[in-house]
Parts: sequence; C-alpha cells; structure tokens
Amino acid sequence: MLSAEKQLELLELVLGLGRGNSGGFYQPSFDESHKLQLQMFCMGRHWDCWNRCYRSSRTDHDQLPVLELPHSLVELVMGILADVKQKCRQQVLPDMRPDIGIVNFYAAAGSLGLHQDRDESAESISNGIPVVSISLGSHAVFAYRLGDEGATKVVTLRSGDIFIFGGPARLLHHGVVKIIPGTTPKSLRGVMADMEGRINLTFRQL
Ligand SMILES: O=C(O)CCC(=O)C(=O)O
Ligand SMILES: [Fe+2]
Repeated sequence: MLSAEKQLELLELVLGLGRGNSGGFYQPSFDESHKLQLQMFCMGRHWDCWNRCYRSSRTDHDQLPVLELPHSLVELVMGILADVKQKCRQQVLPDMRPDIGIVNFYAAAGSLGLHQDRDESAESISNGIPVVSISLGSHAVFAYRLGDEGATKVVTLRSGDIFIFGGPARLLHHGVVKIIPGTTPKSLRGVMADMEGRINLTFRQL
C-alpha cells in the first residue's frame, strides 16, 4: 500500500498530465456506438482501443503523440516490485521495466468489463512479465478470475492499494464492477475536487 503522501504526489502528477489539453484524458470507444465507461490517457505507448494494440500516437482519437512515461514512475514501479519480491518466499514474478503507463478515471458510474491484458508483446505475456496496478481515490469493487472456468471472485480495491498480476497469473481475467462513491480519502479530496471518483494506474512492459 502506498502512503497518503505518495498517493497525493502521484495524483498531482497524473492529474496534472491528464487535465492538460494535449494528450490527456478522453473517453475511448470500441466503435461508433460503444464507449468505455471511463476516461483514459496513456504514457510511453498509446493503447489504441479500436485496433487493440500499442502505438506512438493517439490513432483512435486525436492523432497527438503519446505523452512520455515520467522516469519517476518507472522508478516507483521498479521499487514496488523489488519490495514485493523481497517479501515473497516464492519467486513467481519475473523482473519488469515498465515502458507503458495507462491512467483510467472512473466517475461514480464508471466500470470496466472483465478482460485480459493481452495487447503487450507475445514475449512479455509468455514470460509472465507483471502488470502493476495502483488504485487512487474512491474504492472499487474489482472482479477477477484465473482461467476460463472457475469462480469469479471480487475484492475491494482502496486508495493506495497495489495489485500485481504476473507469472502464471499474467492472463488473469479482471474488471471493475463498480465504484463506491464518496469513499475518496480526505487527504485526496482537494486534488480530486473536480474529478470525484477513482484513478487507476497500470504499468506494463511492451
Ligand atoms: O481499474 C482497474 O483496476 C483495472 C484497469 C484495467 O484492467 C486496465 O486498464 O486494463
Ligand atoms: Fe486490464
């Protein structure tokens, strides 16, 4: 879990980038009539929602070049992974150096259907290179399932929680069922005043 100070610092950084009018938040769509129930922007590489692949510019939106992934975020993620690996007896997570950061914003009615993150390179996926996810702001009911069969489980992700899926769980099915309004920690309400809801950051290696 990230400290309250670190959460605030991260939010200030990503909201500063995302609210800018060049390369910031927009609502992606699968096609003309199906929009995702969230706002998104990317850093490092852009995830093209129409073609389900990564690009260097926003080919499914405004053609602008993707924002850079700040070095401080690369270091943060590598530090988190080093910490986790040190604490785990069983080493199931390969090393990773993120070159993609995706920022999602979910307002009160936001959600994301169950899916697998499989648009990274075949090598990244087959090697089980982890996806590191950080939640900020309001709580989310998060669903996940390993494999095509079996039970889907739910867990509440709170502000500062870190969720990592890699190694044998790299192709975990996962999604956001709902946001629980009014659960943003007090210390973050100021910076999120005009964006009440939840921010999720995922870091990946192409
Ligand atoms: O918001 C989340 O917790 C998950 C986001 C996610 O699955 C994605 O961006 O691929
Ligand atoms: Fe995902």
